[in-house]
Amino acid sequence: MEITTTDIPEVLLLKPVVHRDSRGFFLETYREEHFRTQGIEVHFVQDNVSKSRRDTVRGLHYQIEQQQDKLLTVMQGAILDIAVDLRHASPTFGQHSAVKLTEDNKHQVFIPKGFAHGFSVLSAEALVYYKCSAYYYPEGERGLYWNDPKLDIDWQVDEPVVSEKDQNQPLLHEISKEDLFYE
Ligand SMILES: Cc1cn([C@H]2C[C@H](O)[C@@H](COP(=O)(O)OP(=O)(O)O[C@H]3O[C@@H](C)C(=O)[C@@H](O)[C@H]3O)O2)c(=O)[nH]c1=O
Repeated sequence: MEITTTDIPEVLLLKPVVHRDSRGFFLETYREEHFRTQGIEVHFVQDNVSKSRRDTVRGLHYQIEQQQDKLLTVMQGAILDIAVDLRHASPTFGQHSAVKLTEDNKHQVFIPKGFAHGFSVLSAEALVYYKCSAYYYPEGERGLYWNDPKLDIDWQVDEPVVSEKDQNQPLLHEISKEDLFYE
């Protein structure tokens, strides 16, 4: 397992060892000690799967109160994964990481608490599997408008497919102080 940083030092890119043989391949999608050796204490409690068609943009989402670390794996297709830093005192506040995760490269991304997360779909369909360190908590669910020009994110999609909820999320400067992260 190779672990490197992205444009945001706390958002990690993971490259699992892929064991290939005549049957196909095998890889470990999660191994706790890999995080512990990075000094990260994480305990995942919920796993999610979503399937989306080309040009879908999901996000940007985060939870307050029950904050979530996330570990993403793409099982089929290809996505561009985005994490926006919402930690008020961070030198990279408002900046984002952008990582391509595909069924071919088998890379994963770890997004810690303090980030809004989203992804766009670059293939005909994408099946995304991710682990979360806190349960889904709708009352604490918050969003950031995916296409806020201030974020300057190139989602690499032509005709974005976006949920009604995500079309109505606030711009970064509209987010109240209570809905940002402080540590
Ligand atoms: C996220 C979530 C949704 N749901 C329900 C609520 C709703 O009826 C339906 C679809 O929810 P959404 O439209 O919010 O799904 P989606 O847009 O895929 O939401 C996800 O987006 C990505 C980018 C993330 O980072 C995730 O944490 C999550 O927020 O599923 C759950 O039951 N549990 C969950 O954990």
